[in-house]
Amino acid sequence: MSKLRVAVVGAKGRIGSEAVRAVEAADDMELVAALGRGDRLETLTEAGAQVVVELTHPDSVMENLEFCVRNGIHGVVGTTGWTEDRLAKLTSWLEASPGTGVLIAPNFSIGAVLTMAFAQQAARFFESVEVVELHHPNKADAPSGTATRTAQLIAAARREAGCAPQPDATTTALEGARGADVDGVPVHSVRLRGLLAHQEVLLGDTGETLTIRHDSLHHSCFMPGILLGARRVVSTPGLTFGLENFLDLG
Ligand SMILES: NC(=O)C1=CN([C@@H]2O[C@H](COP(=O)(O)OP(=O)(O)OC[C@H]3O[C@@H](n4cnc5c(N)ncnc54)[C@H](O)[C@@H]3O)[C@@H](O)[C@H]2O)C=CC1
Ligand SMILES: O=C(O)C1=N[C@H](C(=O)O)C[C@H](O)C1
Repeated sequence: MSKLRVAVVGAKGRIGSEAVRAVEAADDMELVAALGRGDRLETLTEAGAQVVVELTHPDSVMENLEFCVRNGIHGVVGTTGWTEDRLAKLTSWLEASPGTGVLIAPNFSIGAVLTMAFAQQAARFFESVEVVELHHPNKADAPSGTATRTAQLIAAARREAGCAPQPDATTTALEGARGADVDGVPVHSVRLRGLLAHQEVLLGDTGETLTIRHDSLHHSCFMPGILLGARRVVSTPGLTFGLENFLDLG
């Protein structure tokens, strides 16, 4: 069977360099290109890439994806910074390129995907819920894509269950003290040397609290998700948001 022709864009970065190694080590894949900042996107078509793994920067991802989708190259995207406007633009490009698929995964690690699923499940049973994400200080965006997605899923579950707004008697606060408001869920961002990517979902009700915590300790934790995404996206046209769509979580 022929190997899947995969390229990595952002190949010299923290996660990109790990992805290059993972693709090279996969028996069913061939690394056909590894692009860094300033490299020509045409290299991707010239190399015959079927899938591009996009791990760059929120300022770069749209241009890279527009090129890929226009050329019928599937995308596996870990880069963060997704807004409704950006998603709408990507969807319109995909509509003009039938058969092309893009997976956007706010987090490729199975533990983080499960954290989101558990938080979504627990959200309606507790009066209060807040998210704390902790990352290395080189991270460009805050809150993290994972925390934003987690808060959105929590908010959707609470809306569906008819939960009341969270109690919060704060009337005086230093700006930022209560975190960012993502769909009514406070999200707090810590940037600390020594950390990689970590998240806690804190849930509380009368007389009890529940903490769901996940720690990414090495970039290798994202690799099985990236490889799975590359294998699945080639037969999944259109936009898929979240690796959970490619996992049988039950
Ligand atoms: N979804 C997930 O599971 C994960 C997502 N990420 C996200 O991936 C992105 C990259 O993260 P890191 O590797 O930590 O950042 P990084 O700064 O270490 O690496 C990014 C690399 O992309 C390059 N780059 C920027 N623009 C480019 C362009 N137009 N073409 C080619 N290369 C370009 C940079 O020069 C750099 O080498 C971030 O948005 C981060 O949040 C990171 C880890 C896991
Ligand atoms: O920048 C990172 O490092 C990470 N980014 C992603 C995010 O914003 O959620 C995934 C993971 O947290 C690592």
